Amino acid sequence: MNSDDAIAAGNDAVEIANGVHWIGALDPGLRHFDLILRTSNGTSYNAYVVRGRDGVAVIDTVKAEHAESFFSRLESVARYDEIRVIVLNHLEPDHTGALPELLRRAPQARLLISKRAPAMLKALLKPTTDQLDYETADNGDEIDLGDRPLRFLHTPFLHWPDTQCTYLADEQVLFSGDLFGCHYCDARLFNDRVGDFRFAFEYYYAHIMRPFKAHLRDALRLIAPLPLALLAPAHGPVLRERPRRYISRYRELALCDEGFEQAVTEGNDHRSLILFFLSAYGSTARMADAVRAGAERVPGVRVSLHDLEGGETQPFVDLIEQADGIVLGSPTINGDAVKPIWDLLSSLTVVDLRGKLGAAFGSYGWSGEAVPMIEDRLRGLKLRVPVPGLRVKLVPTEDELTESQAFGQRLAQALMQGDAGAGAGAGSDTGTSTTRGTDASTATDPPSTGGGAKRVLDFSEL
Ligand SMILES: Cc1cc2nc3c(=O)[nH]c(=O)nc-3n(C[C@H](O)[C@H](O)[C@H](O)COP(=O)(O)O)c2cc1C
Repeated sequence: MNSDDAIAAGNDAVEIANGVHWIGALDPGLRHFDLILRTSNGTSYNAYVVRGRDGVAVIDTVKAEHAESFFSRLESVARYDEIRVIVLNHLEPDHTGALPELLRRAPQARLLISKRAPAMLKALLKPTTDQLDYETADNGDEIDLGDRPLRFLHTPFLHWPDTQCTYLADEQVLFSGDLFGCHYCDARLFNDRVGDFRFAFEYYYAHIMRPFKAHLRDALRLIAPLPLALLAPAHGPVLRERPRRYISRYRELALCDEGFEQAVTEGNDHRSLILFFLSAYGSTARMADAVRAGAERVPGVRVSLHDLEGGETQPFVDLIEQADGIVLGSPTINGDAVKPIWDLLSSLTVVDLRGKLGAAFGSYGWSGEAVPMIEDRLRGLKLRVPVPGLRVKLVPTEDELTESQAFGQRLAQALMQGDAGAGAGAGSDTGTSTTRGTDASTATDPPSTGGGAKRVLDFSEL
């Protein structure tokens, strides 16, 4: 079908560039994605076919439930025995659901994944596949369809560790995986024809790309020099009108706080410490005032105090991303910290908090679980917790308020002494629960297998 025709009816492929077809699937009824995202007008799973002199490449597949549309569209532009290579830019099941069946129908096809993808491929496909041949691509590697090479860009963590982009130089098309994608279902397919999807684009960035800003900046550096006529992401509209606009927007979003952070840390003008608290009977509130007063004694520290009662926590996420330290005050209620504290902490998973200072304090009646629970969570979020939390039984005395001030002062001193930059805190953490998972930004790449290296996944190892 010609790109100027609507695609809602039927299961035809849509030509998006010379010899390049969209063969994805539309999912207008989807209302939630990956548990965390609202998809108020559904989504699309974009997959593509590139035809060359010696055969075709299939780039990505679709979610298993939508395999039928994918295969119909694929069959409208290619025979299975023409498929030379299946490229997976990202292994998440919404892009690999149809893979086992595609491999069954096109057994001669080479499977090409990024150099970080093999372990993940194995773990994803082990229930259905005993053994699987694959090849890995490193940054800059190419495969050739006879007359048109496909080049691979290593772009890990956008949005899983396995992710890569694929570039078709002759048509200047970047198959970008989740990068530049969004959950916006519109059968008109192209960005100059669909409805206004700016909200969906920003929302997708905020939840999927934002946690990996450092990786995003690396990816944008790889993409910047490429001549570009079209961005073909794995979800949402195909971006053919002014594609660079979307790259510029990502650059703005990925760099927006970098300058701010540099100004704070390089200029050593000040360090920012943000206090949040809740208090039912005023005891934790009195402690919070004292902690603030103590912290303000330390030159170079700018302190702000926020009561979380009754409001949303979401607006504080940007503030915390740019801060050097956060301190949370909560009474213990029914053996726990109070819900707004947990709401705030859970909303922080979209930002990189490594190395920031964290601390907790609060009043309690008899068991006092809130403070250690908050500290554990702060460590889990990879903040450093250099000063043990402060608990006061019920109403604070003058001495206890003095101790609260001293606590604030110690925190501010730790902020000035410690490096608030990424990764600074690991060595200075005095806490006991310091078990840390593999870190997205510090995880090292496995040794490269080199371009096109052949590997066989042997699932019997499991
Ligand atoms: C509904 C309720 C449940 C509570 N549960 C606990 C608890 O499980 N453990 C504890 O140590 N204190 C508990 N307390 C006592 C409070 O932590 C204590 O009153 C504290 O001083 C309140 O601090 P605030 O004035 O900052 O709200 C509870 C208080 C209330 C009102």
